[in-house]
Amino acid sequence: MNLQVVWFKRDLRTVDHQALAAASKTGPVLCVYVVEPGYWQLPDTSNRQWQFVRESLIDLQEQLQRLGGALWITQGNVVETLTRLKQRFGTLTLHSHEEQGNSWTFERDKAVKRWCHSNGVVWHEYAQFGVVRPVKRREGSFHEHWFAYMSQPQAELPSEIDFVTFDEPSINLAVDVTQDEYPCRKRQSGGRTQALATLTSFLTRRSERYHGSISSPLTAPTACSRLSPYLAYGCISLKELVQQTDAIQERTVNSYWRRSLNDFAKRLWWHCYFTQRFESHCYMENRPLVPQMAQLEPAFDAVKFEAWKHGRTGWPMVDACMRYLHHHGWINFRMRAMLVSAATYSLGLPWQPVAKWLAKLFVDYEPGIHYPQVQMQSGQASNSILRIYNPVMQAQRLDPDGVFVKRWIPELQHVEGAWLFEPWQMPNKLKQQAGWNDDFFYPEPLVDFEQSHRQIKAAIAELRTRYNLQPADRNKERRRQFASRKKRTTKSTSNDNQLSLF
Ligand SMILES: Cc1cc2nc3c(=O)[nH]c(=O)nc-3n(C[C@H](O)[C@H](O)[C@H](O)COP(=O)(O)OP(=O)(O)OC[C@H]3O[C@@H](n4cnc5c(N)ncnc54)[C@H](O)[C@@H]3O)c2cc1C
Repeated sequence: MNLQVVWFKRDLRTVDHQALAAASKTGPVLCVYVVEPGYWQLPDTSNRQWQFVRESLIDLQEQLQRLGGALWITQGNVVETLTRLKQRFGTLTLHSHEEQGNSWTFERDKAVKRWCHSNGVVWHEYAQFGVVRPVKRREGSFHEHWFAYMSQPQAELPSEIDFVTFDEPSINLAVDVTQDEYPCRKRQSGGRTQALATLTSFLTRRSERYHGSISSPLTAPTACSRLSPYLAYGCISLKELVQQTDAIQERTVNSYWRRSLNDFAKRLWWHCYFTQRFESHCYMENRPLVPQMAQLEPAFDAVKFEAWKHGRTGWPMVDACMRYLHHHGWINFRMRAMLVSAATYSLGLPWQPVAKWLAKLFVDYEPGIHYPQVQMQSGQASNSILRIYNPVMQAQRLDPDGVFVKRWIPELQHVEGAWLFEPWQMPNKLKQQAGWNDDFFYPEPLVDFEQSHRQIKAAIAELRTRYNLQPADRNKERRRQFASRKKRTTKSTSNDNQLSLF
């Protein structure tokens, strides 16, 4: 028997699952998930992510049971697991989706490839995003490839699948004894059932307000789709989402709502745009895309890092966002960017530990988006205009009445009016009235915002002049690429330099 092993990774669903569809059309199928302790101990992974995956696996078991199959969940090393399967079943073919993971999973995949090679096992890897590996294989631009991929039909399963079971017992996920150092009380629940409920509420109701409501931390939690963790662990496929969004957009008459759906669809394109960048430059996890930026790498300051990590920088908007993130495992794009800006430009911290810490707190941690974004928001990725966020102005614009800040910083509960934006300026009398004492108070900012920005801007300008690094407007390029989607069937004649970087 040639056993078709479907190795589930960040693709915890049965619908539009290319690997499962191809395997089940070929022969008897064994579905496997390997819980890898080495992965879950990395500085960019966390218990909150594991809990989400655990719930998604329970849901996947139910999906497979409905098809007459089962998911065998084991713990350990993937190569050792495959070795056991080969000893037990003889001939194997391995099927999985491609993964744009961190360096640990990249090395793990290389070990699996070596094992397959030396054991005569064929490993089929299927794309699950509009990303090409290696990029040399791609015909036409990234843009053309993306639209062609997203308009293909979804992977269909045959009506009957010959499922095989393995005699080793599966791990029981219903009982979980893991401890969380940083509990995430309002984490989104994992699993496809939840993914579909979130998708329905977004496309039928919440998406109307997407345009114009995704920047403020007050409105973003309901105006954003909140689909990111479901995409990160593949509870829903990106193709399903793109196709459903397109269908709803076509039926929507309300022009404001259509505009919102168009803004949302752009983000789905960005998902792959950034992931493709990471696929081609996976060293971005550790090294800057603009190599000269390494020369400006600041010394690590443990006191500032700890203050930023736990929401005690003295800038209310930054601290409120960090505390919110601890509690929810999610925050909106603008506030993620502000957190990176505060840590790297304002506090002068190196971007790598900042990236790892945020990755750990994000339930939706997706290396292909995360590292390119952190690099972009800290000036490492391109020579574009520096995006330095002023936390006082962000608070004035996005939380003018201090509702968000007061909710997340109890120390500011009794601070009123404009003092909420700069509480360190309050006279002592007002500090006492706010209930502050030696044990209960809100700290002053660790650095002078204006001064640290003057320094970092001057240092970057000097570096750019020294190496003749020309600014590039990536945003303009991204907008142009997406806006020309209607030309997707015609061959692009435009200058595609930006995307041919991949
Ligand atoms: C420093 C930083 C780190 C980030 N790290 C991650 C991460 O680890 N995982 C992650 O999924 N997103 C990350 N993002 C992108 C973005 O903030 C999140 O995708 C978004 O906030 C998730 O919420 P949502 O699903 O409700 O978003 P929506 O606005 O509803 O967007 C829908 C989907 O589009 C994609 N998307 C949205 N914005 C972007 C973007 N700017 N770039 C690329 N794709 C995008 C995501 O897949 C998202 O789920 C990061 C952004 C920054 C600034």
